[in-house]
Order: sequence, then C-alpha cells, then structure tokens
Amino acid sequence: MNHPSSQRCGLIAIVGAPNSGKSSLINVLVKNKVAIVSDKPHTTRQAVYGIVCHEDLQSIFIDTPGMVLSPQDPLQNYMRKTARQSLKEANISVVVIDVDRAHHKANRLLLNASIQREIPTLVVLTKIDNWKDKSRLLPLIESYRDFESNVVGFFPVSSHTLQGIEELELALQNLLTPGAWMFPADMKTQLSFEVGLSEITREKLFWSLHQEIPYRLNVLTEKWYWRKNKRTKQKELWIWQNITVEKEGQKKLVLGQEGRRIRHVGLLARQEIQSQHRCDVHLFLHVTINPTWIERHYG
Ligand SMILES: Nc1nc2c(ncn2[C@@H]2O[C@H](COP(=O)(O)OP(=O)(O)OP(=O)(O)O)[C@@H](O)[C@H]2O)c(=O)[nH]1
Repeated sequence: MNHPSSQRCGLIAIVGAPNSGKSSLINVLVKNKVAIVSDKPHTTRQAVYGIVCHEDLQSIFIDTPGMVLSPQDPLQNYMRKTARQSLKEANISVVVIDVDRAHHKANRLLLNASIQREIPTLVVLTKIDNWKDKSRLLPLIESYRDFESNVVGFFPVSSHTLQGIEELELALQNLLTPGAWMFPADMKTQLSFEVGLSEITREKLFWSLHQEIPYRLNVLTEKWYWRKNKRTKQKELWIWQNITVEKEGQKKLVLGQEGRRIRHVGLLARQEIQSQHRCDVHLFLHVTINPTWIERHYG
C-alpha cells in the first residue's frame, strides 16, 4: 500500500430506478463480479460495496437497491431506506438512468436528493448500446437541462460494450479527495463469504423464475466448509443453502417438474462458485415455506 499521506479515497453511491443497470455498472467499474445482475427489478436488496484500488486511489462504489417510489411491504421499505442511507454516507453520487426509461420518476427524485446533499453528482445514461441512433442522446440530455449547472456531467455508457466507461472512470478518479484508504488493498467487497455464496444462488433463481416469485424468496447459506479430498488431495467447498418461499405454489415453481428447475439452478450456481474459487464445489439446496419471512426479516 502507498504512503497514507498521498492516498485519495471516495465513497461513491450508485443510485437509480429499479433495473436501470446499477449492478452491471459496478461490476464493470470494479472489473470483478461483486453484485448480482438480472432482468428482474429488485435484484439488489442491500448495499453492496465494490472496492477498486489504483495507484494512490481507492474508490468504494456502493451498489444500492433500485429506488422504490411507493413501498408495498417491509422489504421494499428496507430497500428504499438503504438507497437513501447510501446516498447520505457517500461523498460522490452517480445517478444511473436507463436511456429507455429516461423519464422514470425516480431519476429526478434521486438527482434532487443528491444535489441537496451538495456532493458531486454525475448522471450516467446507460444501456446506450440499445440505441443505434446516438443523436437521440442530445434531446435526452436537454430534457435534464435544469440540472446541468448542478451536476459534474452527463456520461453516456454501456456496461455491455464498455463504451464511455473510461471517461466515467477518469471523471470519478478526479473527484476523489485526500484521505487514508478505508479498506485493505486486496479487498473487493464488504459482503461476507457466505452472503456472497447465497447471492450467487439467488441470482440463478432470479434468472430462472418469472417476474414476481424471485422477489418473494430468500437464500441463506446455512453451513459451509472446506475439505481436502483424500484421493485427489484437492480442496473442495461443501455448501448447504436454504431457499425460503412464502407459499406451497412458489415452492413447486422453484422445484420445477420432477425437480428440474432446482437442479438447473444448483448446477449454474455450482459452476459459478467453482470458477470463482477454482475448486470442486458440492452444493445442496433445500426449499422451505415461511409465509412471514419478509415481515420477520425486514419488519
Ligand atoms: N443492453 C444493455 N443492458 C444492460 C446494460 N446494463 C445493464 N443491462 C441489463 O439491464 C438489466 C438490469 O441490470 P442490473 O445491473 O441488474 O440493474 P440494477 O439497476 O442493478 O437492478 P435492481 O437491483 O433490480 O434495481 C439486466 O438484464 C442487465 O443485463 C447495458 O449497458 N446495456
């Protein structure tokens, strides 16, 4: 690590409407998968830190849950509070706007909240790979003209093609202020090992299930340990996870016909954990019903 006196550091909140592309952006900025991604809203439930160190600089990106305008249950309430809290803690904010949903009410709400905090605010217009005709971007930026004098700038990007990412990285690095690093140089996220494992399985469930059900379930890593295989002498990771749903019908959907869906989810999760930890993985998934898990967890 460099000498603390030359270090610069910053907590950068990534906020935006649900499904706007916040987690995808963080993964690209961190150059590591720290946050799970899916095409369903409310994939991110808690603040996830993605930490990047470069020369004297440490950027700590906070992935936040999509801004819920009218919370319908304690989980959505918790998600809304988490997004607001992250904005309070941060010293830089990035408001992520999906170009195809540029006028989502959350965008202006978050821009106002960030500007009120008097922290540098960047507007990221993401998913520009979806637009062949880039001249459409100008009228979009124009429609946010009233914020122009209060924001650092508008940054059109794509987390898929990486277009515009370098410009965004440079702008963010220039905003980091002198201060000792908050995390060790080799740390990529604050999530614990077992929460990271649960998130991988939750992502595969989000991919595999239809709109509403993924949101109504939870994954908990109940037990895990490393073991050395006596025959191969290689280390293995053994994991037991519990998937909680609210109703019998949801359990049936998670299991799928003759258990096909849960086996597929298990296979995808196992493959990702194996490639992350470069070892054999044994993953056991169990589904239980608890009609009040959301109230118990978040109420
Ligand atoms: N075409 C395109 N799709 C993107 C881009 N960034 C994200 N997506 C897609 O948009 C969807 C949502 O992405 P996420 O990164 O999970 O969005 P999020 O804002 O973190 O979502 P929540 O946590 O649910 O609020 C996924 O299907 C992504 O693959 C992009 O730059 N281009």
